[in-house]
Amino acid sequence: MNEVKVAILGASGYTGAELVRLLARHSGFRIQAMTGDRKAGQPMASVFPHLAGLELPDLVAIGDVDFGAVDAVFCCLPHGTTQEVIAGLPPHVRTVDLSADFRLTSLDSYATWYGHPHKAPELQTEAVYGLTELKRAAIKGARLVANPGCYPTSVQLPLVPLIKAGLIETADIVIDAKSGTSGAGRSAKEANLYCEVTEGIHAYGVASHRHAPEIEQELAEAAGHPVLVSFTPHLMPMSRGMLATINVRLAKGAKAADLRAEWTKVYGAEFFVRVMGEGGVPQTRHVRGSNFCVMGVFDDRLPGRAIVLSVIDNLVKGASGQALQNMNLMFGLPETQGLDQQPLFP
Ligand SMILES: NC(=O)C1=CN([C@@H]2O[C@H](COP(=O)(O)OP(=O)(O)OC[C@H]3O[C@@H](n4cnc5c(N)ncnc54)[C@H](OP(=O)(O)O)[C@@H]3O)[C@@H](O)[C@H]2O)C=CC1
Ligand SMILES: CC(=O)N[C@@H](CCC(=O)OP(=O)(O)O)C(=O)O
Repeated sequence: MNEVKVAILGASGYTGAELVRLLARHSGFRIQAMTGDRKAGQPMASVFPHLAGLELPDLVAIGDVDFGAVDAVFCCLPHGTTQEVIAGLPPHVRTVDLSADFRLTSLDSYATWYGHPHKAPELQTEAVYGLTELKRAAIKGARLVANPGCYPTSVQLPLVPLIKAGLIETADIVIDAKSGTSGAGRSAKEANLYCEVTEGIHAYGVASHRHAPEIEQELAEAAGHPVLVSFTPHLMPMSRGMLATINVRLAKGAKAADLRAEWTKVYGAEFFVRVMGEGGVPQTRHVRGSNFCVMGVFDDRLPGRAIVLSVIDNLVKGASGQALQNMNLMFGLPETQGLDQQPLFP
């Protein structure tokens, strides 16, 4: 098969740069164009010196990309700026959008959580939610994949199989999640300054984070009825990594061992999902720089409850790695291509 020609929109941001790093060892895709906004006109190596030595096109503005010459687009733009850009692409181009713009299937819900009406509603109906392990068949044939958010990925991978199997109650799901600061992107924001983040930890978006409806949408699909969750994200003084600690009420008679057995049944053949044995505590450093999701579960001391733990790297399985996994699927390439490296430890 010929190389698939791709454009990376927003290549001067964290997820765009992470895609370039992953694609550097991928023989199936060729980077044809890369865009920046403030950084348009610059060589990639001057924006990201860690990527020096790679043969890459210089960053250009989106308006200067010849989309007729590309087969696929990774869209790494801020949410809210993506809909009109993707709507303007020629019909032959297949896209994985890393932003939140096409994730919510309800346009009303989108308008409520993102503060404006959807700008490409016809495309929203076409978009496929791209949690690879759980939506593989639909992703293969999709023209537009909405890559899941990092928090939703870390929560849905462990919970969806448990809900489908009726092993946990859907009325009482409490999620405490923690993210590295790269989750907030590279552009300067006061809240992400070193002094605001280092030597401390804080919750944000308490009872109001826009990933709650995304999590609920997919859990509801698994349950077959509406689901509400309690979701509290936290910002951690680390550059990358994400831990979700999820407290659940077990279905009558179920034990942590049953949850673990269900994961093993569902994910046993999955390359990127690892289930820890009894007593195993997933840590962010078990997945750093990799596309893995590692999960574990404990019986709580409170009767009838369990504590589910799940870790991913927010920039890899939570963003660029899963985007590449999806693009591999869409173009009939091995799903693990470019993604089979082990985590960086410590
Ligand atoms: N970081 C993460 O862990 C995750 C991020 N995401 C999502 O992926 C997307 C990208 O995130 P991330 O890489 O972290 O973001 P960054 O802020 O690091 O990068 C944003 C990119 O978009 C460009 N850009 C910004 N505004 C515009 C505009 N108006 N028009 C054209 N280009 C623009 C920037 O260009 P320049 O810098 O040159 O101005 C940069 O290349 C976001 O939607 C984010 O929510 C999803 C999951 C996880
Ligand atoms: C630490 C941090 O700020 N994280 C981001 C989530 C990153 C992500 O997945 O964002 P999208 O839904 O936009 O893709 C946040 O809380 O908004």
